[in-house]
Formats: sequence, C-alpha cells, structure tokens
Amino acid sequence: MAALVEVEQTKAETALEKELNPWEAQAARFDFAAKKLDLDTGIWKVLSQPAREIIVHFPVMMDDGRIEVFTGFRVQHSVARGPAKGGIRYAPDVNLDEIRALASWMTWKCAVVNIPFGGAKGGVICDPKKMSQGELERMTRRYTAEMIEVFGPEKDVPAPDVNTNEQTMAWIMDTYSMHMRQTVTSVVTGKPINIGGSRGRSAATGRGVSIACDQALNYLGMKPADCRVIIQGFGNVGSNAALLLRQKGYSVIGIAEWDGGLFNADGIDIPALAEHRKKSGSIRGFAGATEAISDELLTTACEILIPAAHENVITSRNAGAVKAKILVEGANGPTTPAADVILEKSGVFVVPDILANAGGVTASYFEWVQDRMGYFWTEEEVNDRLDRLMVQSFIDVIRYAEDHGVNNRIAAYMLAIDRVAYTTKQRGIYA
Ligand SMILES: NC(=O)C1=CN([C@@H]2O[C@H](COP(=O)(O)OP(=O)(O)OC[C@H]3O[C@@H](n4cnc5c(N)ncnc54)[C@H](O)[C@@H]3O)[C@@H](O)[C@H]2O)C=CC1
Ligand SMILES: O=C(O)CCC(=O)C(=O)O
Repeated sequence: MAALVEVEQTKAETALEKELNPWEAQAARFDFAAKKLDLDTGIWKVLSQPAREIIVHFPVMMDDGRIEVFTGFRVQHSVARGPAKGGIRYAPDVNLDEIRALASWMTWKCAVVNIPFGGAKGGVICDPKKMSQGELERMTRRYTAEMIEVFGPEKDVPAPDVNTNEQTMAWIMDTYSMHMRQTVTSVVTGKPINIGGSRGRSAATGRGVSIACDQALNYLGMKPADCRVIIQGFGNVGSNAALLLRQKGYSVIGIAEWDGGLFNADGIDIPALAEHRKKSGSIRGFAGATEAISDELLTTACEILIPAAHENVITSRNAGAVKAKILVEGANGPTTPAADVILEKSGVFVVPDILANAGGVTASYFEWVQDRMGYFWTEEEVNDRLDRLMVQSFIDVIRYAEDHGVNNRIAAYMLAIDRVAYTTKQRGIYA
C-alpha cells in the first residue's frame, strides 16, 4: 500500500512540471498535497476518484421541429461533509474530465471555507449562444428530469456556473418541484429572490474575489489606490468583481473578453461598461477605453490579474510573461500546474481558485439555510457573514502555507484534504 502511494506521489511531482487537463491538474495537486500531509493510503484512494458519475443522453424538441439529443453530466466527487454542491455549465466543449475536476474542486472549496457540503458539478454539451430561450428551457427541464433521483436538498444541490443563471435555476427548481408534487426551493441555489433566492448571491462570487484582493493587499502591505487590475471575463464573476473593486478604489485598467479586450491606463468606468454590454451584448465598441488584444492583457503590467472566464488560460506558454504581482483566481482552474512552477519562481502571490472564488458557494450555503428555515436575511447580513467567512478562510490558508512551507495553492488543498479526510475517517467506510 505504501509503495502505491510512493509511485503515485512521484508521478504527482513529475506531473507538476508539464501541462495537464483540468482533471489531471487537480489530481497532481491533490497527490502533491496528500503527500505533504502523509495521507493514509486508503483515504487517498477514496478521495482521488469521484464517488459518482452520471451521464445522460436526452432528447429535446427544437424550435424548428427537429429532435436533438444532448449529453449531460453530473459528477459527485464527495458527500462526506454534506450534500453534494456545485454549479451546472452549458458549453460546447463540456466533457467528463472537466466536470470531474470541477466537482472535486467543489469538495475542496467547500472544505476550505468550512461549509457543510460535499462537491459536485454538472454540465450539458450545447451552444447556448445558438439556442432560443424556449430551447434552453426545454433542455434544462429534460436534463433536470433525467437527474430527478440525483438532485435533492439533502443529496445534491446545483447552482449557476458558466452560461447558466437565475432563470436556469428557476426552471430546475420548478421541474424538480413538479416531480415532487410540492415546491422545493432548497433543491437549487442562485435562484431569483422572489422564489427563495438569497439577497447577495448573484454578486457573491465577485464579492468574494474582491475580498480576496483586499486580504492579499493587506498581507503584502499594499493599498487599493496603488493597484491596477486586469480581469479576464466580464460575466457574473468578472463583472461583479470589477464593479466592487472599482468601488473600493482599485483601478480596473483592462477587461478581456472572448471577442476582444479593452484598456484604459486611467481606469475603466465599470458601471458604464456594464451598461454598454447589457445594451449591445459585447464589451466592444465601448467609448471609455481603447481596444486591446484579449490574450495580451494577461501579460500586461498590473498589480492584480484576475482570470474569471475558464480553465487553462495561464499556462507554461504565458506564465513567464505575467507581470502582475498578485494572481486572484476568479475562474476555476485557470492556471496549469506547469504555470504554477513558473509563477512561484517569479514570486507571484497566488490566491487559488478554491479560496478566491468560494464566495459564490458560501452565499449558496446561506441561501440553502434560509430556504430550509423559511426566513430570509437582509443583503447586509448576507454580505457581513460572507465577508467574515472569506477573511477567516484566507487567514487559515496563509497560516497553513507558512506552517508547512508550501505555496498558497498547496496550502489550500492541504487544509481541505485534511478536513475531508478527517470526516471520511470519522464516518467510517463499511457499508
Ligand atoms: N458563477 C459563479 O457563482 C461561480 C463561477 N465560478 C467560475 O468563474 C468562471 C466564470 O464563471 P461565470 O462568471 O459564472 O460565467 P459567465 O458565463 O457568467 O461568464 C463568463 C464570461 O467569460 C467570457 N469568456 C468566455 N471565453 C472567454 C475567453 N476566451 N476570453 C475572455 N473571456 C471569455 C464570457 O463571454 C463571459 O462573459 C468559471 O470558471 C466558473 O466556473 C467560480 C465560482 C462560482
Ligand atoms: O454556488 C454553488 O453552489 C456553486 C458555485 C460553483 O459552481 C463554483 O463555486 O464553482
């Protein structure tokens, strides 16, 4: 048994040197952190695989009368600490390895912020940009019906992720409730407020990212007024982080989107940009900044870089050119293990995804709690609790990094694995 771990851990160290897909990247970091923790071999085996993987192929009637068959996934990595929790994404390139990685990151993320959930993620292979609202609704409802035994307030609680939103969650909640013959609001989080959503949830991931920036600055002895910020992705996470950071006195000088970037050395008027995007559907053509090449913004001089779009954008190809002092990962898995090695050598302070973007699931936890007690908090109450939890989690990760002499990412994994392993052992494994 010990020999198996040694072989796997040597593999992990080698894997940290080359580019990996998100699931391999997760596994390499998990193995590396597990080795540092001297994790029991049996528990290592339990936590190195997802507990459940569900794949469904289901028909949807398209607007023109055609029948299309879509493939959907739900992966539950762990339910040791509570019901599985995690978002659902819609994109053409969704695949099982990606969903596996995202599910396991949810396990670690919930453990880092110490909320009573396990980890899951779902996805459907589709191109939402090419689908009507009606098609999206029918696809969402059928996907939910296929997952009716999988989802549940005590089993698995979905939330929004890339290309899904409050409306998607409302459809899931309604479909689930139809099958249960009663309204079950706590089956999803990230819902509209009038049907059991929480105040503060829609902006919570961006808010958490902004708190992570404040904490990093505090730790490094820097001030918001001296900070230029560049953000990749102006969706839920990126736009809310940008709005809040600007309010706090940071200067957001660059925004990178899939169809082009914007740059203004004096700072971009973010509320005006959000309004422009709402009206035109794109950040392009915004009068308050000059056009920039999206990929080049990742390596433009700034104090804080926030990838908030998707995985594997900071790789061994561009990590050496990153000029930011601080990398705050709004997206899940934006940095590859090979890039980690380069960033560490150049002294970039990394706030890893499983800490930096944990504000969303934390507010989801608050929403689930409020739904179950049927009593709702003010936005101020939600934000105060979120703030306290994010600050404490940041302190916990930094302390772990200092105590164990590891970087912040490995520290966050170690802290999370330690908590999940403890609970897994405590619950026992006999059926
Ligand atoms: N929504 C949430 O509460 C949470 C989201 N995340 C992660 O944050 C990231 C973004 O998620 P959301 O903001 O929810 O998704 P979203 O769908 O609202 O926004 C994503 C944005 O990224 C842009 N984008 C796509 N490809 C791009 C590219 N190549 N370059 C630049 N921009 C690009 C899209 O146009 C869109 O504006 C994902 O990694 C997601 O898993 C993490 C924690 C919670
Ligand atoms: O709010 C949630 O439950 C999960 C959000 C999510 O998908 C994530 O943190 O990656």
